[in-house]
Amino acid sequence: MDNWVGCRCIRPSPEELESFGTPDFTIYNAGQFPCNRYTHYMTSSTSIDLNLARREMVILGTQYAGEMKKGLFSVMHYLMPKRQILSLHSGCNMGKSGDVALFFGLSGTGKTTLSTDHNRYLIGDDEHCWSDTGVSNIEGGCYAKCIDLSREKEPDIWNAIKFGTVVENVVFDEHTREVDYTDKSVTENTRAAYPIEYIPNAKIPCVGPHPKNVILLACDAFGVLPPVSKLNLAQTMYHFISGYTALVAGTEEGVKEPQATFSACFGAAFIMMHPTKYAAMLAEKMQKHGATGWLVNTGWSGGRYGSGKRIKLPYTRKIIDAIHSGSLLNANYKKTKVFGLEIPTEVEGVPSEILDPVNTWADKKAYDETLLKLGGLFKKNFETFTTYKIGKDNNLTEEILAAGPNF
Ligand SMILES: Nc1ncnc2c1ncn2[C@@H]1O[C@H](COP(=O)(O)OP(=O)(O)O)[C@@H](O)[C@H]1O
Ligand SMILES: C=C(OP(=O)(O)O)C(=O)O
Repeated sequence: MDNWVGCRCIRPSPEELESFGTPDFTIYNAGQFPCNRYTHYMTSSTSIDLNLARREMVILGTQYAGEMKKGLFSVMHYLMPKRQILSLHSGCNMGKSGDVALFFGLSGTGKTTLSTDHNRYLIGDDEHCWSDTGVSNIEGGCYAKCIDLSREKEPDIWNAIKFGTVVENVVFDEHTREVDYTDKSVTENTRAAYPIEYIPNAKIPCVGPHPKNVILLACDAFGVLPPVSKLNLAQTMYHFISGYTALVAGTEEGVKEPQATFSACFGAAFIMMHPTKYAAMLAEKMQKHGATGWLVNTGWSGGRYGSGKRIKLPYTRKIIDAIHSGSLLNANYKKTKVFGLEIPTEVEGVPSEILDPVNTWADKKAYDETLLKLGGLFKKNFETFTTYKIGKDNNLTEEILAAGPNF
């Protein structure tokens, strides 16, 4: 546990430790000890309890190390907006010319994978802040999924797994100590926690200028969202507030089949205020600094889960490259039905026919039905936000609502 925290947190220098003083926050991790689920409001034997006044967190009934960093992430979602700083559940990297990209997304959608890019500087894979001066990482390490990890597809993550990295839930040969990354017998959610400097092109300290691109990642198991769409500001807010993905078996216990899930601001579990507060801050910052929003589907193509296949990682990487380089901004676009998304007709290195999902489905009727089904789920999910007024009048709320599916 101690080593895990050492891998993940920003490590103070020996000089800083000399005058460290009193910690700002204390975590009591008693993960082996279950909480009493007969306590009022307790629905399971696991609890993460926060006391903001005492600056304490107590973890009971779970030995998943990620709870420590995600618990403090909730604290940041309370403290930062009070200082006009936006906390982000996103990965972040920077190109050689200083262009910063944010990668929002729920667990398993590709934040770690796509922010770890050999041609760019890694600022962080999961938790950031966006202030008046730019972006900064909250953490000092990464937490990569290592199920089916391969040296060829993800060389930087592969090479980061060395002495000092904590691998969790993996199965390895006791004699050779070689890990079998294909083994799911403990869980699919196998992990490697390593200090960020284990990635060769990490940007230390992990800070950067204002983002140029804001990429919203969704792993769509329905297979109807396009691999990439350019979003206007209202659409960015709509999809940010919706926080859609399809949970793939992995991080969350008991999830064996993918299912649609909506998590406001791509982090409902962490936000402490109304989602529109974070969305309005994001929109304001994007507008002020001229950032473009994108929706990238890292999920299924050619059919829904079961009949189609997950979009190939090299194609997603090509799409992301075209966003970073700016070439996608100048592509030709067409509008999709139902979601009204602007999709490019060509992306270098990606077969053009996959850019519009309808082309990849053999059964067009099934495609239309699935598209409407997902559109309906988005609409239903958004009902809870329609009554909330942002600003003095209702204009912004209406504009965001109009940016959702229309049928
Ligand atoms: N097209 C794709 N884009 C991104 N990730 C993909 C793709 N296809 C498969 N994957 C896999 O999905 C997982 C994404 O997980 P990860 O990057 O850790 O997500 P997050 O950091 O958002 O939790 C990785 O195991 C990655 O190899
Ligand atoms: C650490 C986590 O984040 P992610 O799965 O996005 O890496 C987590 O969800 O526990």
